[in-house]
Amino acid sequence: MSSPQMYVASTTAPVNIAVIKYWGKCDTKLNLPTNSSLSVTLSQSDLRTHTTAACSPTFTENRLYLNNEPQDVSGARQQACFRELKALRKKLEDADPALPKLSEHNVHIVSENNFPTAAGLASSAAGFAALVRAIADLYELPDSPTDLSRIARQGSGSACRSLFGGYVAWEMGAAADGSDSLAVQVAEASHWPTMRAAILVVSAAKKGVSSTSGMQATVATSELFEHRAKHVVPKRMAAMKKAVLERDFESFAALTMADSNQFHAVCLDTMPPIFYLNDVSRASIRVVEEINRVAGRAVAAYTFDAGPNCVVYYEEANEALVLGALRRYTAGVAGWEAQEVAASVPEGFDVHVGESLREGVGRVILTSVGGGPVKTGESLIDAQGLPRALSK
Ligand SMILES: Nc1ncnc2c1ncn2[C@@H]1O[C@H](COP(=O)(O)OP(=O)(O)OP(=O)(O)O)[C@@H](O)[C@H]1O
Ligand SMILES: C[C@@](O)(CCOP(=O)(O)OP(=O)(O)O)CC(=O)O
Repeated sequence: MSSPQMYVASTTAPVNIAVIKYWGKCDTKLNLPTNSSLSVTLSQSDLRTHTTAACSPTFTENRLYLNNEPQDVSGARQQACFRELKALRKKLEDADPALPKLSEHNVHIVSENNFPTAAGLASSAAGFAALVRAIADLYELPDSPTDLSRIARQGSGSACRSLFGGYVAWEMGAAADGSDSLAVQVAEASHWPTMRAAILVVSAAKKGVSSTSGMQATVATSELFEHRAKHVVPKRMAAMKKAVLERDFESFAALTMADSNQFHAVCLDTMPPIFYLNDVSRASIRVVEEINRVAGRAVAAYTFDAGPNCVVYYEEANEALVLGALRRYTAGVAGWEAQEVAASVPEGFDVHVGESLREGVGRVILTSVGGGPVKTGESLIDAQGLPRALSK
């Protein structure tokens, strides 16, 4: 139970995996990107952040506990989120003196990710989206997810897209103050209900080069990057929106794979080069290419963020072929338990292409496209404003 002076709100928020990648900033303080991007929000039944925000006049500082460990909140990213949300609350309080002065209190955040943090599974996206949504709910802000995306963006660029479900564009904008660099929904998850995603978790370890530092090294040193941002991505954004709206999987797949490959090409074109893909990632690419070859068309699409994990998008109708092939190489790993699909490939499938998958994949996550943040009554904070899990 919360003490009379404590206000509490809780939410869950999803991970998103981009199919047109954000890579590069023109303003590192405001997280303004050098190109627009587009992502797919994954179902919170499988991957989610759960965050509770609380405020009270008894709190002496802003605090954040992630998976029950206290975190440093003095960084510019967390500070920007706290400051901007408090400013919005202050506006409401100025307009309505009857409202409690929550903007004058410090905030405690308790958050749990049900998947590995900082391992290339977009924890910062789900994490900052949940933080912003939970505080916005705590403050009863009337602002839309697009309005809030301007704030989440300052926590982590990709987080702005996790305020929506389905298919989400982050429009880069042109204003120097970032006011038009925001997320908008392209389509709800229900628009394309047959879309699925399989994640081959190659490494759940912390990655070597963070997205934040990697992308700035690319901006500073890669010539290829400039071509990508100026000439390639704008056309791809338009084509990807069309593919999503028309549920055209072949175009969606071609664009997704080309964009992942180009993102990793600009990483390789960075000085010193950045290698996020490893032999296991490359074997996953070959297996997907082989699936598509035997199918005679693109029925599966791979994409990789700043790490070796492979995300494969496919449609439900092709589940037997796509998952059958992936399972053939990874049958013993966690994640297949609930799946009926047989570990088999059709005649003519060159099974040698994926041998390295056998050793390198530690877990599979089978999921689908899902909705945006969801309010929940399940609080992670105890009456003292500390993680409930620690007071048990
Ligand atoms: N639930 C959360 N609440 C608040 N902040 C979080 C949460 N989860 C992660 N973060 C922040 O995000 C950081 C991890 O971000 P990072 O970009 O390194 O990894 P990632 O998002 O898992 O990988 P990628 O962005 O490449 O997919 C954490 O160190 C923490 O600061
Ligand atoms: C490869 C990516 O996943 C990069 C994500 O970068 P972040 O959003 O983690 O970077 P910061 O804005 O510095 O926090 C591509 C994408 O999600 O679009």
